Formats: sequence, C-alpha cells, structure tokens
Amino acid sequence: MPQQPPIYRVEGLTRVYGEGASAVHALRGVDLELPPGEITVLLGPSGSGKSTLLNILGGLDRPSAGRAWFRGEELTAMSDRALTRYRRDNLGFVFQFYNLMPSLTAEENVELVTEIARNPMDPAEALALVGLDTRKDHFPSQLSGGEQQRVAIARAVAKRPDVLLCDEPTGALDSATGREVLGVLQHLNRSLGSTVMIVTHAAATAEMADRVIRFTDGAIRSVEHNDAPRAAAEIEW
Ligand SMILES: Nc1ncnc2c1ncn2[C@@H]1O[C@H](COP(=O)(O)OP(=O)(O)OP(=O)(O)O)[C@@H](O)[C@H]1O
Repeated sequence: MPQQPPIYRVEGLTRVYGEGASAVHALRGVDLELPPGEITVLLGPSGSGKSTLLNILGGLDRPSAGRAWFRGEELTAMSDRALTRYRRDNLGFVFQFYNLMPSLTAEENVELVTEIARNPMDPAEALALVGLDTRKDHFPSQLSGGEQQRVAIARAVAKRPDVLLCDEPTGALDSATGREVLGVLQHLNRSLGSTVMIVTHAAATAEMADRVIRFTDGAIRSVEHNDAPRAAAEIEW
C-alpha cells in the first residue's frame, strides 16, 4: 500500500523561552513525520518538551526556529489569523482540566463549539459518542471528573476534527476512569479516523498507541511503532 503523506511534518523545531543565562531550551531541533489516522503517545519526564511540541502543532505557540507543516501547509509561515482558522477548522483540544462553562449544561457546553463549526455533529450525537447521552442536561458540578472530561472530549470531537490534541487527558482522573477516557479517544480514532496525539505521564498509555515518541531534554530519544496496540480497557496501570 502506498504510504500516505504525513499529516504533520516538523524540521529542526526549536523553542527557547527567555534569554541569556535564564533561557530554557524547551525543544532542541526536533524532526518528525506523523502519518494520518494514528494514535501517537508522547512520553518523557516533566519539562522534556512534550507540551511545547503539542502547542506548536496546535497553532497555540510558535517555534524560535525550525518549520512545521500540516498536510503540506506550513504552519510556521501562517499569519495569526490563518493559524486561528487552522485551529478552528481542523483541531479539537483536550486538556487535563476540562474547562467547561459551569453555568451551562453538558449539551450547551458542546453547542458552544458546534455553533461555529463548518460541519458539526449534533451535540446530542457527540455526547452519545462518549457515552453521556443520558447526562446531557446535567451541569458540570453534577458530573464526575471522568464524565466532565468526556463532555470536554465530546466538545472537541463535535466539529469532526482531523486531529485531536490531548495534553494530560487523564491527569486528573483515577486509573479506572482514565482508562475509560482513553477508551473513548481510541473509539473516536477508530470510528471517525481522527489523528490523536496524547501527551501523558501515564506510561501505560503507550500500550494503546500506534506510535510512541519518547522525549528527553527537548529532544526525541526514540520513536517506536506498535504493530498490535491494545484496547484501552485492557491496559494495566
Ligand atoms: N511559557 C513558558 N515560559 C518559560 N518557560 C516555559 C514556558 N513553557 C514551558 N516552559 C519550559 O519549557 C520546558 C518544556 O516544557 P513542556 O511543558 O513542553 O514540558 P513537558 O514535557 O510537557 O512537561 P510536563 O510533563 O511537566 O507537562 C520546561 O522547562 C518548561 O519549564
């Protein structure tokens, strides 16, 4: 089968925060190609640059040097306006803290996104995809942490994004709930074909990945391809 063109490609990506003696080298020349449709897990010690890479791919930050492309379009050459459009049209974000609006129900939180998306799902359909169809009229304070994270995932997928970028999606959850949330991400990858990238400290997450990237000190230490990813429900924590 011919290889698909990469969804992301980066070359010599460098990110330095601050200057002089206090400068922090968050990324030190990262090169990477990622094919579409995979689940990639980024592992590495705290401060090794995982979130910085995710933020640059997500158009939330810009590198100090180097270039990045999304489907052949150069992100690092885009205006702020074009980057905003790129994020809006192509990406869903999931963070450790769910960032739901407390005064809106689960369904209304999802609607915030579907109202401005080009080809959105019905909010109720997105909530059904994450197994929350019966909780759509609940407010965040009436939902558990795992359920709130599932609302956040429903919000991220409701616009049918090409890519789901997840930074510590299970960081605030116990292991059983974390596994459930990972199961939802795996299900979305398989059913919608979205490319999924997960930054995590939970090393066992690597078992469900197609590709595992290990970071050390701002650089990629290894990239492994996993020929037989496990179902999230089977992961041992
Ligand atoms: N806005 C910022 N200003 C200054 N330094 C920053 C900023 N953002 C990140 N850094 C630094 O860049 C380095 C890489 O941070 P990054 O968040 O990418 O690491 P990480 O591997 O995702 O860590 P963690 O697992 O703790 O989230 C760290 O030393 C961090 O302190």
